[in-house]
Amino acid sequence: METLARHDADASHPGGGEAAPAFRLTGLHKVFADNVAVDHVDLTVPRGSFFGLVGPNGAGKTTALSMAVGLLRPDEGRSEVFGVDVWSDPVQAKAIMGVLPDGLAMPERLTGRELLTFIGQLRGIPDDVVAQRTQELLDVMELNDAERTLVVDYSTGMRKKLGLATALLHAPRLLVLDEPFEAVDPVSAAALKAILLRFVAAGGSVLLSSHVMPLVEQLCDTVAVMAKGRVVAAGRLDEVRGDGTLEETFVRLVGVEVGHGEGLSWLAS
Ligand SMILES: Nc1ncnc2c1ncn2[C@@H]1O[C@H](COP(=O)(O)OP(=O)(O)OP(=O)(O)O)[C@@H](O)[C@H]1O
Repeated sequence: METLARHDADASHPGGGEAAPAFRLTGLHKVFADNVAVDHVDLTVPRGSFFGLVGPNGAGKTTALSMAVGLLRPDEGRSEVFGVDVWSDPVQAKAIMGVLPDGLAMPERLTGRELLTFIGQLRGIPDDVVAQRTQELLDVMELNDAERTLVVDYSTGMRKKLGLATALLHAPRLLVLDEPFEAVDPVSAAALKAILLRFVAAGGSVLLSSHVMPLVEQLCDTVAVMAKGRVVAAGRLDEVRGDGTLEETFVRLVGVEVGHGEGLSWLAS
């Protein structure tokens, strides 16, 4: 598929410094009122890696990713994508990335095809290229049946797939995906996994967040575990999980307290 063409790590791309990693987050920090959502996070996403960011609800994953891609201004810290500073050079940085944010807002009164065409025009991609890529993406995402349907009438999973299609349209070098598999059915998930693995095999880099540990183990070669705004472990998947599963490591690192429902005596009584 042309959209997933090879993404060589050469200097011909914008910001393509030879040594720069796909992402370098340095001291990212965000406080909401008196709640420290992200606490001086440092994280490096190697180029060509399939990187999984995991953590319990409220750990700060979405906040960290939003700051990393230029959607939320950090109180402190820097985010660089292939050596380009996301906050001082957002146009160049955003040309390199494809982003699927949490709760992506879309123009609701367009069809999927119209939306992709619109996004392609905003990105300055020639019309014929937009038309070809749009058709391929609608085919691969199995959204062709729904191409006459307005986005407002899409299901949650269909919206997720269309969001991923908009992130892929400009053939980015790096994909940043916040919970890309949430609400996606197993058949579509298998198709999405294949697309992402192919993207990485072709030289692209992926940073995704997920709660689904088996999926992260299946796809990712590098992981980071966040808890209470901090990165508590990061590295190659095998190093982080050691002899256990990622889920066991996650529970141990995050220190989940398993409740026994003592406070729910009224339930099923
Ligand atoms: N816009 C906001 N205003 C105030 N507090 C916020 C805002 N966004 C996030 N927070 C708080 O920041 C903390 C981190 O939230 P965040 O959404 O980044 O976590 P998360 O790891 O993505 O969680 P989940 O897995 O549930 O999506 C939480 O305590 C949350 O309540």
